[in-house]
Amino acid sequence: MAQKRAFNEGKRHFKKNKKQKASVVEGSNEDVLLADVRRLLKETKLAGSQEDKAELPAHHSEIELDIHSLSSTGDGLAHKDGQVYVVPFTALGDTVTAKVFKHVPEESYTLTDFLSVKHPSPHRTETPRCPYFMQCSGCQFQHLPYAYQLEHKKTIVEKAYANFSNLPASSIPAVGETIGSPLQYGYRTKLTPHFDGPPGGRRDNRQGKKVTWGEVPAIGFMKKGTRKTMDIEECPIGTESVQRGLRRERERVKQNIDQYQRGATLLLRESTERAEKDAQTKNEDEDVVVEDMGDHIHRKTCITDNKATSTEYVDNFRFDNPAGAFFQNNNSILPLITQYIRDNILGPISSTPTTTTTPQPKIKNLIDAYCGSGFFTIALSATFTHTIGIDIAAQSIASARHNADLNSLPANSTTFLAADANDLFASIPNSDSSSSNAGGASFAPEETVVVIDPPRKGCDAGFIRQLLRFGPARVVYVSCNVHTQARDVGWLVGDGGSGLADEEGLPVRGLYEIESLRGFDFFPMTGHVEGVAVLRRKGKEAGKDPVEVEAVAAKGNAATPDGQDSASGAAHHAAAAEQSSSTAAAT
Ligand SMILES: C[S@@+](CC[C@H](N)C(=O)[O-])C[C@H]1O[C@@H](n2cnc3c(N)ncnc32)[C@H](O)[C@@H]1O
Repeated sequence: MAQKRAFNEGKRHFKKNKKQKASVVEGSNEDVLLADVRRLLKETKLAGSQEDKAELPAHHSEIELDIHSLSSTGDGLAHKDGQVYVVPFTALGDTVTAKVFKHVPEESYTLTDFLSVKHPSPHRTETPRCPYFMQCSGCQFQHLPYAYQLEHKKTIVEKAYANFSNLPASSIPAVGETIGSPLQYGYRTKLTPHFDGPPGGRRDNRQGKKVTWGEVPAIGFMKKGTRKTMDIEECPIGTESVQRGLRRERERVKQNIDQYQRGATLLLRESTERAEKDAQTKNEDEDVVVEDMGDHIHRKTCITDNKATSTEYVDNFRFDNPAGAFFQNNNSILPLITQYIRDNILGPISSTPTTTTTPQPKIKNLIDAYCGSGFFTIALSATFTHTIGIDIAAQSIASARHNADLNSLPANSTTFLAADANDLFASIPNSDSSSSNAGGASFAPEETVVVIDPPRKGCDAGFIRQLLRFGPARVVYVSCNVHTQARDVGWLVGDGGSGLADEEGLPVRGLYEIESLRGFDFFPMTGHVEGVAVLRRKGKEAGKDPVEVEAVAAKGNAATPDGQDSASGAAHHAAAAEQSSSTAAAT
């Protein structure tokens, strides 16, 4: 049975012993690593009393280790004398030399620096393209073949749901193959290198003195396992225009370092201008990267002013944003995820045999919670009659409205709200009544899909309670942190034992089943994966009281979930595709 866990405001409180007082942020690297360490200790029966264990190697000593597995953090794990060792930049089957830098005795693991490979793993086949690989903290997997990276990311999703969802294995479907990124290098449209202030700079600042720079500081990213900035001249996961921007910005900072009073973070954001083919001139500025797109060209530049407008094209949709604002960082994979959502929402709704021929309502409406500047709302708009996006950041909502206008999406079918997602459903009319907030549209739950794409910490309990109360037919949960996603999905799916309580403290029962689960590789060469969970509402009719639905299900009468059959889904999809291309033509 699933273990009970109280909703704990993002902190996971581990069983404490004398030495351990701290709590760990849920879904953080440390939390995820701990789950893997504990699993390895259990699998290899290493867990035991500290007294039974061999003395731990001294700090800074070098030890030889056989890598047993890859953790969901991207680090290799080895075990020796009752202790787990964490070694970055390794592969299963490597024998490596590592240097001890921190013991965590209460959890029986040790963090190390990678030093060298003694016997390489058969998986270690790739030549890293980056000269800083194995020092910079940005990438973990440049030494591994891409297919292997995708396979590993599937295990990250599997373990996230096994360790963090509080669901029984029977509620978790087989995780699908990870969808790869069309670009595996040169994909990142945004990089933010930084440099630190000079030694003594803070004191000088406090005393109102002008700071003095003895030398040009390192400009780049964090060195793995340290708080030091590494000097980085190139970053091959960045797009060509971003890389040129990096070279230019480094030079500019070097020339002007005396004008800085402290360290700074630099913005490098790709921006695209779409132009007619004959607009290409032979003498393009060297900062412009020209891409032939068939019937037109893209002229790509790198923006460094946070407030300037950057433009991105995904499929034929145009998105304008303040360059410093959030937008997805790997445009090459975005058309695949929007297509996946379309296919999964409009495709067959049930894998469960049905006993009734009652036609099920079609999904006509999209609610895009945490919509940012409207990426999912806009890219999926042609598929739905009404779409509504909500984001807490008023500036993002202003961009979203502007982007909807840029793509000729009228305000009576594509609406945006600047509000906390926790208040979303107060603004959504779920009957035939009209609402000014939702552009006069009606969002019947059985005709509605909610797409959720929250920040790394996941959704608030208040949002989940409201979502369950509204009870849309489908939920698509997209997340850059599959661990907090698994927790939230556990609440939406679980039987009341997953720790989510209502306002009166009573356990909340989930309403959904997981239809499909997989990762999308938004971040090749790194240990990160974007999780996509598609949920469908259990029971005969969406919008019914969950207890009633459960009771019906218990009588064996609830085999037909809400939604349409595959034939009408396909027809709707074809119509949507047609509409999509006409919308695209209009932009
Ligand atoms: C991962 S971004 C997703 C943005 C968008 N879906 C996209 O693809 O561009 C998360 C978004 O959640 C928003 N956000 C954070 N907390 C929120 C809250 N409590 N209510 C509504 N939006 C929130 C942030 O402003 C941010 O735009």
